[in-house]
This record gives sequence, C-alpha cells and structure tokens, in this order.
Amino acid sequence: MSGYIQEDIDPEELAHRTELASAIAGSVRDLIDATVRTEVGETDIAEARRLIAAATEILRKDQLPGPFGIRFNADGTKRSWGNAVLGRRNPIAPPVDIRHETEHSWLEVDLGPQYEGPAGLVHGGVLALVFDQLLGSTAEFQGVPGMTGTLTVRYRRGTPLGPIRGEARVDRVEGVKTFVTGTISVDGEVTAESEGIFILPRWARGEVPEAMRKSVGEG
Ligand SMILES: CCCCCCCC/C=C\CCCCCCCC(=O)SCCNC(=O)CCNC(=O)[C@H](O)C(C)(C)COP(=O)(O)OP(=O)(O)OC[C@H]1O[C@@H](n2cnc3c(N)ncnc32)[C@H](O)[C@@H]1OP(=O)(O)O
Repeated sequence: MSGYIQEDIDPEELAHRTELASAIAGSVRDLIDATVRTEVGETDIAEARRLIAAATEILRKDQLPGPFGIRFNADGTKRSWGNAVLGRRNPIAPPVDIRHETEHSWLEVDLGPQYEGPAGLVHGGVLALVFDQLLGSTAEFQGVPGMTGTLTVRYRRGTPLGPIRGEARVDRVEGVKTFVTGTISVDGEVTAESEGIFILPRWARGEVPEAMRKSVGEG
C-alpha cells in the first residue's frame, strides 16, 4: 500500500532531523495557543499575520508533494511525523508519546485550550482521537495490528483541559479482529472509557511485515 515508505537514514542524521521537526512543530503549537488566547487589537493582528505569512513562505521553499506517510528504517524504527496524535512535525498533534509495557500501553499528555469543547473541558472528538490512536497502537505493539473498524467511547464525566492519562490493553483477539479497551483519567479518576475493534484489512492479511507487527520508536 502506498504511503508506507522504507527510507534508511543514519541514526545521527535522523536524530538531527527529529530535533528540527520537534522544534518547528513546537513553535507552531505555541503560535496556536497564542492565537486561541490572544486579545490584541487590529494592528497587532495585521503585523502577526504578515510575519506568519513570511514564515509560511520559508517553509514552502521545500515541501513534500503530499502527506508525510509512514516511514520505516531497516531496523524497524518508524516515523509518523504527520500523524494527527503522535506526529512529531504536526503542530495539530499534542504530540502524544505512547509507552508500551508487556501487558498494557499508556500515555500522559497535557491538552491545552486548543482542544476545548464544552467550556474548560476537552472536546469529546479529541478524546475519541486520543483513544483511537492509543488503542490502535496497543494492538499494533502486541503484534495484532489493524485499521479501526469500530470505536465506542463512553464519556462518564467531563475531562478538564490539562494533563490526562490514558491506558489500554488488548482484551482479546478473534481471527483478524483485535478488541482493545482503554480509559482516560484525570487525577486518578476515570472520565472516559473506550473499546475499539481493530481489523487487519484484507489487503494486509498474510503479509504484515515484521516491522509493522512489532514497531518501535513511533512519532
Ligand atoms: C502493510 C501492513 C499493514 C497492516 C495494517 C495495519 C494498519 C494499521 C496499523 C497500525 C495502526 C496504528 C494505530 C492506528 C490508529 C489510528 C487508526 C485509524 O485511524 S484507522 C482509520 C479509520 N479506519 C478506517 O479507515 C477503516 C475503514 N474500513 C476498512 O478499511 C474496512 O472496512 C475494514 C478493514 C475495517 C474491514 O474490512 P475488510 O474487508 O478487511 O474485513 P472483512 O473481511 O469484511 O471483515 C473481517 C471481520 O471483521 C468484521 N468487521 C468488518 N468491519 C467491521 C467493523 N467496521 N466493525 C466491526 N467489525 C467489523 C467482519 O464482520 C468480519 O468478522 P468475522 O471474521 O466474520 O467474525
């Protein structure tokens, strides 16, 4: 399938590029937060827009023709820099770091004002986004990857903006379907629960590369 790219970059060069990716995305995240919360007037807005346009022009000097895709090194390390949740170079992504343990996976992330839904609370769609990635990555890490077939979320109480913790584990595997459950909690209290069914698509059956089944170093 297109978009999965084998691309060998030596470790030193990759570390350098990763640093640059994180740096530019971090600057733009800061800009997003500043934009959401700004109270400045017309003159400052006009000046800020002029500077942002100049920065955009610099970045446009050398662009990929399309999305970043998912890139692998021969050692199985993986880069999903455009991913909406994990993407190192995607300012829309919080970005989330998912940690994988033997039995479960977890994440901790600070969701700022750009993820607001109800006043002061995280948007329900953003929580679904985080669950989709957390549960999907958990299935992938356990060697039973799939595309999201069904994702259900039960919102038990509002999730305040700020630090959240997510946890997930594979509940069971039935043929090509992996059932994963997870929670999001704040200060030790569960605010949302989710179950996802991840399905190994027809086109991938019998040919999931080793790098895909046990990938490391995401983001
Ligand atoms: C080179 C190797 C690649 C490996 C592939 C792994 C890829 C992911 C890897 C790593 C991800 C890391 C984390 C990601 C996190 C983010 C994930 C996303 O955002 S994914 C984007 C949103 N989801 C979609 O766009 C799916 C769109 N839908 C489809 O592509 C198909 O409908 C798909 C794959 C879900 C199923 O289609 P069928 O043709 O492959 O499957 P059929 O053979 O018809 O069904 C197999 C079994 O699944 C059930 N099933 C089918 N669709 C279902 C559904 N939607 N929900 C529940 N069950 C379903 C069926 O009843 C059947 O069950 P029975 O074996 O008979 O018991």
